[in-house]
Amino acid sequence: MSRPALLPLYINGRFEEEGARFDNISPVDGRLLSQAVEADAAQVARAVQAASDALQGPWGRYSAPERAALLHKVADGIQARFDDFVAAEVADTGRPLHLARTLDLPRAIANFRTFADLAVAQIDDCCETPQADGGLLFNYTVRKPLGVVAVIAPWNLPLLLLTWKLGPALAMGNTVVCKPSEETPSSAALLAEVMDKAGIPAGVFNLVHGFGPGSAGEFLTRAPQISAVSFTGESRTGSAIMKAVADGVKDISFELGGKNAAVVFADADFDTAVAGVARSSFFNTGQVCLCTERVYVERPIFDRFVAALKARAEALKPGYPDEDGVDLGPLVSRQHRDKVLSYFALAREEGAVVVTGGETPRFGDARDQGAYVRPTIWTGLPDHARCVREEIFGPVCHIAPFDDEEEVLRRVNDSPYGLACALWTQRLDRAHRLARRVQVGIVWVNAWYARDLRTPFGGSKLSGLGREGGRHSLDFYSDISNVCVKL
Ligand SMILES: NC(=O)c1ccc[n+]([C@@H]2O[C@H](COP(=O)([O-])OP(=O)(O)OC[C@H]3O[C@@H](n4cnc5c(N)ncnc54)[C@H](O)[C@@H]3O)[C@@H](O)[C@H]2O)c1
Ligand SMILES: O=C/C=C/C=C(\O)C(=O)O
Repeated sequence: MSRPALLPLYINGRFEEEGARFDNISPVDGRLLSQAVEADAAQVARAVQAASDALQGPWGRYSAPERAALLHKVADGIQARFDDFVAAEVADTGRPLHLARTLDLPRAIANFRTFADLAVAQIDDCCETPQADGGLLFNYTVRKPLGVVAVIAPWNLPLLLLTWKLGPALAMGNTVVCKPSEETPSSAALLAEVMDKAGIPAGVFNLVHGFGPGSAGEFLTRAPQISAVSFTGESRTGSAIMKAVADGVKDISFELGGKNAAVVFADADFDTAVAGVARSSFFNTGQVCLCTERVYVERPIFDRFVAALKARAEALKPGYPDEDGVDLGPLVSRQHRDKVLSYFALAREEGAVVVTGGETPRFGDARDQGAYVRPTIWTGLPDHARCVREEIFGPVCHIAPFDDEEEVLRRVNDSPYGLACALWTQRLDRAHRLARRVQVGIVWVNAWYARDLRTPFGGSKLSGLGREGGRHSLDFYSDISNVCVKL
């Protein structure tokens, strides 16, 4: 049997294959796709040291336009290997080909280009301060790189979320050590090849594969030379990372979990709202932090809405990534599927009415060795049910009726999370009024997951710390000083 392809580390401008290996398994049919090198503590330490040294090398003397030109070259390199990256992302996640082609890849390219250009266009503050003695103070802002940034990404949008951090971190002159999720190492390995070919100076971009606790993730967050951690993943992981960096008082930017609500008023455009909630509940098989898992529908249209959403869910086609008309891929792993299935069982125990789904599809072929589940809709649970409060991160939502604005606002805000909310109503006065009172970082009105990379992105409460996007990213990835000159 031929040896599986090996995904190496990339440290100080060199690909490294030495070290323990872990399997990369297809969520479509359970077959072995490749193996990745698991970086040990020494390799992570060398990657961090290389990143630290690179700050003192040529990279430290690059201007913003010179860094931007290099990042555009990286974007060009991704574009040139578009199909390779699509194949890598689809292999690791099992998502439909069209999703990788229309979301993951265009966004990875945009993440580099957008922040390269924003960094060049960035201007900073200055002011004059008249003094009582007739003198004048001139204050101006100086923006320097933070230093070595640890970038830790999740498996649900592997390349999109890795490059969402890499783009601004590099554009602002930092050096990085990246650790993609152990579930989805392939596209990051390709990115290292593109970075290498684009001529990123040795040590500026480093890639280590591995797990979290007791592996590359933890070694990276505990490295003394890192200046900041930009992390996307589960809230409890964010808490663990906070503890790891607390003694060093490192900068952190966290995009964490969610239990997002959609609110559908009776005056909403019904078909648009049904389509929108179906998309926000089942997009990427429900594996997006922004996905809707709680739906509140104004009582007069509740029964009609439930029936319409049920029909939408049952019309979704699970299947192979390259199958015509496929809407749903598998969950990222059988382990994650078992977590989602445990909530399917819990919902029944908590007394849910299963409107549709709640089980795994039977294909009668290799896909039965994959991690598929059916899109699932529940009603009938109380707001305090675990299935209504805990993040499940699968193609599932619970629908409840409501009678008035104040009631639904209270229920939407009654959550330990605060990431996103979608409001469906044609009364824009009501939409603006509610948008200000919903305790989340991102509100969509008659839309969902429509993105402008210049806007602030992030969550409140357990959903995150800080905001990235536009100038928020430039600020996070900068060490900002004020200089005051007496004239
Ligand atoms: N808010 C957002 O923008 C956003 C986006 C995507 C995913 N998420 C959240 O991520 C979760 C799903 O992703 P996941 O399962 O990969 O999350 P996860 O927290 O299990 O892992 C995320 C990354 O952190 C690493 N990691 C785990 N423990 C670590 C530790 N102690 N120290 C350092 N690194 C560690 C993992 O190896 C992985 O690379 C969901 O909760 C989802 O809501 C949030
Ligand atoms: O799963 C979470 C998705 C996060 C998306 C982004 O950070 C983005 O679209 O920039």
